Amino acid sequence: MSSDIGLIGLGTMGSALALNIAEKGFGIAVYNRTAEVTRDFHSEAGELASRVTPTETLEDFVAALAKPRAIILMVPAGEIVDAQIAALRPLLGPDDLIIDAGNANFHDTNRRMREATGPFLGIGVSGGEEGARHGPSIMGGGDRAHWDRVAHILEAISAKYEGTPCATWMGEEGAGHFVKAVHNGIEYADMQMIAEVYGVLRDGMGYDAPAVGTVFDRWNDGALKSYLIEISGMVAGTTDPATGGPLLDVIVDAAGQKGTGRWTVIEAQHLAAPVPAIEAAVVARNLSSRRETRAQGEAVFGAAPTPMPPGTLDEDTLEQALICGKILCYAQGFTMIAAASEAFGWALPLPEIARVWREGCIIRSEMLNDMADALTDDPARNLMFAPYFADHLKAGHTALRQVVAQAALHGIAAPALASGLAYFDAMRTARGTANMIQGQRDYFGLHGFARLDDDSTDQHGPWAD
Ligand SMILES: NC(=O)C1=CN([C@@H]2O[C@H](COP(=O)(O)OP(=O)(O)OC[C@H]3O[C@@H](n4cnc5c(N)ncnc54)[C@H](OP(=O)(O)O)[C@@H]3O)[C@@H](O)[C@H]2O)C=CC1
Ligand SMILES: O=C(CO)[C@H](O)[C@H](O)COP(=O)(O)O
Repeated sequence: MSSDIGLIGLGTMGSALALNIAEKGFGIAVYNRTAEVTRDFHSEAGELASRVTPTETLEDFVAALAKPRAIILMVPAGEIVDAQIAALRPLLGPDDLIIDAGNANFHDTNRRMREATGPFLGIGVSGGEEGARHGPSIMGGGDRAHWDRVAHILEAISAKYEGTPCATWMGEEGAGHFVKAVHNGIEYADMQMIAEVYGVLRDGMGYDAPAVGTVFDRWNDGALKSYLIEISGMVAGTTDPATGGPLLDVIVDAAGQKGTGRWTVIEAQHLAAPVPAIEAAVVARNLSSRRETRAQGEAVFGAAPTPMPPGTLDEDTLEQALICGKILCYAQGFTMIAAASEAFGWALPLPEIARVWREGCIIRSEMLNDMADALTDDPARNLMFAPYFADHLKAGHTALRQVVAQAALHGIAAPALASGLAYFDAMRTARGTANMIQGQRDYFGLHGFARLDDDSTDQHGPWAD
């Protein structure tokens, strides 16, 4: 019998997604560049193997699919996707649908849609291996009619929040991959802020890794309840089988990255959308990889972190600071999505985006449900101004200020928290300091400025004479 859907790329995500699809009752044909991987996958599929059709040539793969065909690509982003599409298209009929489910740059997805000689969707899938296997969050983009053809499968395999599928069509073109990139940008900032608080606990307050784990575990019962806090607690609490000490203490402090955070920041700059916490997180990852330079710096200037006198900060202050930092980074991410929606004419559904992020994805958290409510009330309002989050910020910004100030005083780098605080302060300063910049620009370049008493932009200072 022909399979309902096909999947190419049985790596970490593809194999988990294929099993998820089979488990939900769909027949799936699979193909992988390395045939041995396909054979192993099928032989290890257990009772799901009967719904999986393993194939070893693209021709057999295509022939195994019910028409019109739907094929998921789960291969590394970039040229590999283009090559896979080029190999596949000549074997397909005009109505056959290709779905790129990897972390593509949305500009590539836009281009692929323009160039496509048949139906094409770009969907963002989040949740890592576990999410792919048991329910990811799915952000779709492309022609709505193409999404509707496979929505029943994607909704069935997606995570559910109180029964509601976390799978939604976000808009035309590369809208799904754009939303996934911003998701990852927020993920970077959220992770960075947690790492910075870990730094304060470790270097400022002298906590060992298991004690840090206990703090995160406790916070996971409160407003910070989230997958990232949960796994941070588990990571901090894990013992290294080789040394018997904390595993965290032997992990190299250089963060990897595959590019989605960087794409978010580059796009934010194009859109002139302020996302300083995400930018700080990407910069921190770049800087973390320069281990030799940091070691040289420590040799020249002495080690930066110095312990804080007892009582300088407490766990509750850190928790409040992290709550505020998190709100501010999500506020930035959502305002960037709103800016893109307008710039690209996409009508991105902001409340729906918060809803599909409530379960399945890496940034899933309790707070996203409140964000969905706030964005439903007013999608155009910056989240930090929504009463629920404004109350959190009013109650907690002093704590954020204390943490950032004490971190700075004790040489502990906390760039994402600091940039979150600067964003908060800038966003509540009605009379800022850009009047000086406008004066400077006019002085050296006659660029003109608006006056408070006359808003035409072609005013000049007396230096113009
Ligand atoms: N890992 C994660 O947590 C997440 C990953 N993603 C995205 O999903 C996609 C897949 O990631 P992941 O599963 O982690 O990657 P893996 O490295 O685990 O798997 C890559 C897959 O692509 C195949 N492949 C690699 N190169 C080629 C090629 N040149 N031609 C054909 N097939 C090739 C591999 O086949 P072979 O066995 O022959 O090497 C393998 O099946 C990426 O875009 C990634 O960014 C999205 C969300 C989460
Ligand atoms: O998309 C993901 C999670 O949502 C992937 O795990 C991605 O690889 C994470 O990004 P990076 O590797 O740059 O940390």
